[in-house]
Amino acid sequence: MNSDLISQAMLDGIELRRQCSETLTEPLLSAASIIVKCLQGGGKILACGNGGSAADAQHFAAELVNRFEINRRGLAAVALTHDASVITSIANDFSFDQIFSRQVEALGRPGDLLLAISTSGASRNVIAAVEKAGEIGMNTIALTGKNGGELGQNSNISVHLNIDYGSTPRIQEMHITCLHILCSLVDDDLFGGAS
Ligand SMILES: O=C(CO)[C@@H](O)[C@H](O)[C@H](O)[C@H](O)COP(=O)(O)O
Ligand SMILES: [Zn+2]
Repeated sequence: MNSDLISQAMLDGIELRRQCSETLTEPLLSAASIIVKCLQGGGKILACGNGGSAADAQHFAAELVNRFEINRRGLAAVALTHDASVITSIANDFSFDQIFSRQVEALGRPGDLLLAISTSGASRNVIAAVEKAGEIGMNTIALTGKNGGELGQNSNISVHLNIDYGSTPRIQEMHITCLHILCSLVDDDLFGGAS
């Protein structure tokens, strides 16, 4: 077993966190502000992504619907990643590229917010969801990595949180850190206490 892999993952993570602490403050504040506005206006958050990012979408929705660090009323959020019947029927009858966009079409309303997560910024189903959200009049927050990919260029994106780094797992670790920070900021703004 190569123990260098352990120290490398830890140290790379520390260095990436240090870089992000310098670059992500403004986009994190903007993203939190859009989330708060959406929720205060009676809107909801729809979250999507593939693989580890699907887990991140669900993790974030659970923290809003149930709780993060304080007990408060539930906040409206739905992950588009967990209904096997919905996802398999859309993929089977239409295409895998439409598994999120079809759900955005069905559930999204003007004033709602899409959280689109892709480490490569290249996932067609996530890009299609952002396009559909734009058609409906929803804002989108994008979490990407690497150079942001095609997703990062999409004109429907209101706030872009990019982790400018090559390794997918390290990007995902920063994404979940960003999502936890967003939960803190939202709870603090809406309920006056992040801890
Ligand atoms: O968790 C990991 C790798 O750390 C994988 O499951 C990863 O999420 C999957 O390969 C995804 O399909 C990648 O999609 P994306 O982040 O490029 O949109
Ligand atoms: Zn992963």
